[in-house]
Amino acid sequence: MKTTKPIKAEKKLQPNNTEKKPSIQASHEAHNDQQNHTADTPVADAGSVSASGNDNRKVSREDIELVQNLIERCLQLYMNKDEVVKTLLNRARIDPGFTTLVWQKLEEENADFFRAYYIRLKLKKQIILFNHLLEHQYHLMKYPVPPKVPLAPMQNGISTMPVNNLPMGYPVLQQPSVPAAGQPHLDPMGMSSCHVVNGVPAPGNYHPMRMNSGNDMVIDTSVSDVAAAVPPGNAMSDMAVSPTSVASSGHFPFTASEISGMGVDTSALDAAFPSDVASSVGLQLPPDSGVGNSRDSLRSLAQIPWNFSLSDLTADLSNLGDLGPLGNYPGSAYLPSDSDILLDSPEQDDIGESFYFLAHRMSTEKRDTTTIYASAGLLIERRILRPQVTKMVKAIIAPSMLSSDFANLASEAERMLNCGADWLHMDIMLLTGRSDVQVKFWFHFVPNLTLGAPIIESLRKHTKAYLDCHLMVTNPLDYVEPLGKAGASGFTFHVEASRDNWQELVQKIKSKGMKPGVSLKPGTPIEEVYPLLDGENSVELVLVMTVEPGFGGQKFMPEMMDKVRTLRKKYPSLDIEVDGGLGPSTIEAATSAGANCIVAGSSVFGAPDPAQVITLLRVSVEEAQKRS
Ligand SMILES: O=C(CO)[C@H](O)[C@H](O)COP(=O)(O)O
Repeated sequence: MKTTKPIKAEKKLQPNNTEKKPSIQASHEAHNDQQNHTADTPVADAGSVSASGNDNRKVSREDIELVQNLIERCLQLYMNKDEVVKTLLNRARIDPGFTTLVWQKLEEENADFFRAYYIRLKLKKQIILFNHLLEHQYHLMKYPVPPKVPLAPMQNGISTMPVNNLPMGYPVLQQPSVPAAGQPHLDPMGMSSCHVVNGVPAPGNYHPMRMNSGNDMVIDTSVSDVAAAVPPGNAMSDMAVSPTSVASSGHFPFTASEISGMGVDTSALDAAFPSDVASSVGLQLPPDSGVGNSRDSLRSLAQIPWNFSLSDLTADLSNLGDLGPLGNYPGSAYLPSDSDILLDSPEQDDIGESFYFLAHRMSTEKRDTTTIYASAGLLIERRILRPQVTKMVKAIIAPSMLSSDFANLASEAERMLNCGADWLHMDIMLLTGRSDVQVKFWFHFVPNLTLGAPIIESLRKHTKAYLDCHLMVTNPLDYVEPLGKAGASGFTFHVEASRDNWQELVQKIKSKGMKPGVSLKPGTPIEEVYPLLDGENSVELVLVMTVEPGFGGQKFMPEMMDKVRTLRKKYPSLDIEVDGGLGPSTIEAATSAGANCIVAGSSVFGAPDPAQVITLLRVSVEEAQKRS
């Protein structure tokens, strides 16, 4: 944002002034001053006012409070002092010297908090390093000779060439392909294993695991996809929480006791990881957590309360009598708006923008600081969380094989994958026999018959693709075992057909290594699926039918979008699939309501260029996500 002319905020209050609530008075003055500007005095734009006042203004308690609050926000992101100083300079134009002094004062007043905080920072760094080493080691073992081949184009985790062709240093797959149940991952190098790590099969007994450092998605961009790379359903993925949620829950994803319980030998890390976090900020760590003694430091971490939160940071600097050098800080807390020493930190744009916004509002508006802080804080959290949400719910385009040439299923599947399909949607419509009644009844969930486990099994021999099976049967439980064996990847049953046994069903589906999903017919209210999403044994996908199930080529029902909207609002990271009548003319309605998995049959198979339609559907999901 550009400043036209700095507004003169005459702040008479000195930090040593003992008057109560001086910041509000200063704020009023600044506000009134703004109002007095006339047309011949260009008013600075919304984002630049606070930062531009470097006209011999002395620091006020309000400034201190502002910087303290900004530092607290940074602490929630597990930034170290240098990062905090840079962020505040870069985005709120706070003088580094001033930030440093506030930090020091906070540290003095909150020694216990900072002691625990620095240890967490150190642990964070160790975890990041550990993950890097592990990943490197894995690649060394998996790809001993780096072949000179170009990088394969990625299609949401599905590589179009064998994984052993990937050169060294190939990034971990962004979205892991879920292993098909009972489907051994045959490796062209001769290794066979069902164990899949980061979307690729792990050889032999080697089981790399990932630790989550809690904030790698935001701060350390080099490992920004760590959370996304953890396979769905993996216990680790549950720990891939946002930095803000880490902070607000007050629980670091990996506690010391959890780490020591893993039998991790940290001695190797000691050499590689200097204890620079604490030393860079001048902290005297207790002897058992000093340099070169990570094992001990991890042990000692067990004694540290891990549930500390920012509420432990109790010092209210603006009410402290003795501010020391902070109180006599010469000049303004802010740098001039045209200062050219601003650092570039593009990866933190979102955070920074919010800080800037926060800084501006807190020092210019005539509002209670806490309220402003709280609302601006929300803004920060939303900005940080949003990319994470879009990361979790990727666009998934699943051509419905119901519209394919069944006589050439394997080649049709291949054709769709080559056109950019992420999943293959398999509509399973069967008669279900009931033998628990005297006369054997045959039940029909939909008035059509399609394919069953034997065909899935045959197709599995030709493709590694994710087979998204939609069970339109009256007794889905009967099909878990056979479909699991056949190599289905996802198992989506109908809520109407499983009211009595969905818990058993979900458990069984998971035990067979498939992703459980629930579908509902147009006439079924969305509330019916909530219990399946809220409990412990929850489904991982909801398929909202946008036609009456049974046949392809029907007309899309836009009124179903209310269901999608409601679901998306309630479950931001849920895979929400829509099926029926989706194509270029209807996709917008579905994606703007929040659908991210798109099943499309006739619009894709009937198109002269299916790849173009698939791309169009994908772009629509992505654009809608950007807009939301
Ligand atoms: O589940 C289905 C029918 O029950 C189909 O997957 C669905 O109708 C897709 O076909 P189209 O895109 O042609 O409507």
